[in-house]
Amino acid sequence: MKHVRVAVVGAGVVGLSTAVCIAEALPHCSVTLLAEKFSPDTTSDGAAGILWPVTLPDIPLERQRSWLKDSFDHLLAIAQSQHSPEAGVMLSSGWTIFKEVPANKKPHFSDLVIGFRNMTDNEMKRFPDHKFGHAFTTLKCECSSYLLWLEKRFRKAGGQVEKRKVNSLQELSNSYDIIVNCSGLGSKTLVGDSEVYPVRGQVLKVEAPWLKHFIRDGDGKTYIYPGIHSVTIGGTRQEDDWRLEVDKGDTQGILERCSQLEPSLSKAKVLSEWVGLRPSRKCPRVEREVVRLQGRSVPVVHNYGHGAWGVTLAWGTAQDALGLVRNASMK
Ligand SMILES: Cc1cc2nc3c(=O)[nH]c(=O)nc-3n(C[C@H](O)[C@H](O)[C@H](O)COP(=O)(O)OP(=O)(O)OC[C@H]3O[C@@H](n4cnc5c(N)ncnc54)[C@H](O)[C@@H]3O)c2cc1C
Ligand SMILES: O=C([O-])CC(=O)C(=O)O
Repeated sequence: MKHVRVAVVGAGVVGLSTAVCIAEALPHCSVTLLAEKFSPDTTSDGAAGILWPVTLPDIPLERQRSWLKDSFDHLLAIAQSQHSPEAGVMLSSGWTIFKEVPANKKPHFSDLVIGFRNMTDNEMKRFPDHKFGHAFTTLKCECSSYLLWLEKRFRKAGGQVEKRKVNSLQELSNSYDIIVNCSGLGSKTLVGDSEVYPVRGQVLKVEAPWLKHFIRDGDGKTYIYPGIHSVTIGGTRQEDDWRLEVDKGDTQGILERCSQLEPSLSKAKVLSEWVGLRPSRKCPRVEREVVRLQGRSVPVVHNYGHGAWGVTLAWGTAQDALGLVRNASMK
């Protein structure tokens, strides 16, 4: 089989997952990961890191369920292995609570997470402003640990890493046969996708080792996710807001809303505050196109636009991207 040179652009959770999948599954490909920023400076580093069983608009249900299932199985295998502490992947149990009873009390993902059930009236008593809830077990990543672990796994599979900004895909066309675009929000300029936009999110890490269960309001604005070293509390969802500075008003709002759900948080020490820009799009773009670069037709596999769900979907969409690269590399 002919040797194929693959460039993966982007070293967030999506790029690293995709690079690992290709490097491990396609021995006839040499894979180079190119990125302007690596851990700890990517959006993925600051994510709360929960695998959230999201429902996406416009992606066929079967396809999004397979993204969720692949990601869940992958992270579960790590959580149940000796790699769990180094990779920073753990099981996480808790509750999603809703102010209004949802139309569908048994969502499509109820068989994908562990132990899904509706909350009992007794459990709901501590949340007097909420009418209904789900209880289940999912997975959570300490993202910086997980990214470093993925990078190590990628290098072990023979992958090369290069820190550089790619200003145009033209720059890569002489050195690579296939380009995989995992540049997140960078796709707005790198491939001129005007559908990509930032959704600003602010979170705090607090010291509250007595908290062991996650709590998330169904509106997505308030959440509490206990992790290995700290508890992540949030959040905000501010569309088209490019500010990367911490907003003290947001910090105050997060502390107030989270303490309403979990009063003991008023006793927790704030360890850090962080802002990230979710690489949002109506739905993630996972597809192949052929682009004319310096007179050559180069396959470009896109895998970006995961918005609030990059940790959740990265391994699943990486499997799809792997399939697209495999096909392109056989031609
Ligand atoms: C506050 C907050 C909380 C979150 N919590 C969760 C959560 O609990 N669960 C969940 O699933 N998701 C969560 N997310 C969403 C998650 O962070 C994103 O979906 C995810 O990080 C996207 O990953 P990515 O690899 O596509 O992008 P990024 O992590 O942004 O990585 C993009 C990479 O591309 C590189 N790049 C871009 N342009 C270029 C270029 N021109 N040349 C070279 N390199 C380039 C960058 O340098 C970087 O390496 C959260 C987000 C925020 C903001
Ligand atoms: O919504 C959540 O629970 C966490 C998350 O993914 C985000 O803030 O983007």
